[in-house]
Amino acid sequence: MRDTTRGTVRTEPDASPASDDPDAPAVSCRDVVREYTRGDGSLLGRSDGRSVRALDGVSLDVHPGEFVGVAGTSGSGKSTLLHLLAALDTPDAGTVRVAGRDVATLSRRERTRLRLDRVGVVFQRFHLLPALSAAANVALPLIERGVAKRRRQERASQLLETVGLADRETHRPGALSGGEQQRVAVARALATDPGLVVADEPTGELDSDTGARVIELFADLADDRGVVVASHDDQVLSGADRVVRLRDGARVA
Ligand SMILES: Nc1ncnc2c1ncn2[C@@H]1O[C@H](COP(=O)(O)OP(=O)(O)OP(=O)(O)O)[C@@H](O)[C@H]1O
Repeated sequence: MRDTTRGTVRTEPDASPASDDPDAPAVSCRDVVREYTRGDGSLLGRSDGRSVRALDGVSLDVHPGEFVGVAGTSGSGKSTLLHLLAALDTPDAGTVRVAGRDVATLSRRERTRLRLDRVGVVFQRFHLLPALSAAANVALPLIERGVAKRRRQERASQLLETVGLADRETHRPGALSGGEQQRVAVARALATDPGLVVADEPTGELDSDTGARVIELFADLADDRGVVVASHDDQVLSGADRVVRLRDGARVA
């Protein structure tokens, strides 16, 4: 399964060039702070009695080839950190650089583009579109990127084969098991060949054998890209090259 997903979908000038340094991290965050207003989820940007400091000065680099686990009890800040690493959100203080670019300096549109080009995201509940086949779900990010239909189909087939679902291309998510749906979600996250894959509790809905296979898949993906997986599950974390531990929004390991 190694080395089958890199390389071939760039079809237009890249709006978000990576750092020239081959040793540059896929993602880097420094002294990152993120606060929420309790109840409405909006950004507060100051610390008073009603705010929650979900992250409090977290630093982390993830290099291509690394599989990093993020551990911590419920509410410790794992999802908040992953949203920042995936450029889905911006910090209130500190910096997050994805492929060398400081996400806070980008417009919303540039940030979306950076994410599309550089980051694959996998969620606990798969987030597949129920009316579309597995192959069409995998190809979705390529539509946003303007890739031609035939090329999208080839890429989706190649990726479904990579995740062991070559015979499920035409199935809709409802006709797939949880583990198969999660592998479709992984294939979709790889569609644009991102240098970083971020997954939040990707095995949370799966039985332990299926979860173990999905984690092996993430370990394979980390051959040549950065992979960050948040989980409560020790079995998941034992598959990682190293584990970052959060407690009350701070990094304790
Ligand atoms: N949208 C929001 N609005 C207000 N508070 C939030 C919001 N999202 C997260 N929080 C708070 O920020 C803190 C960190 O939450 P986060 O979801 O990052 O933790 P987590 O470690 O991922 O938890 P879990 O393992 O339960 O998913 C918690 O105290 C949580 O209540």
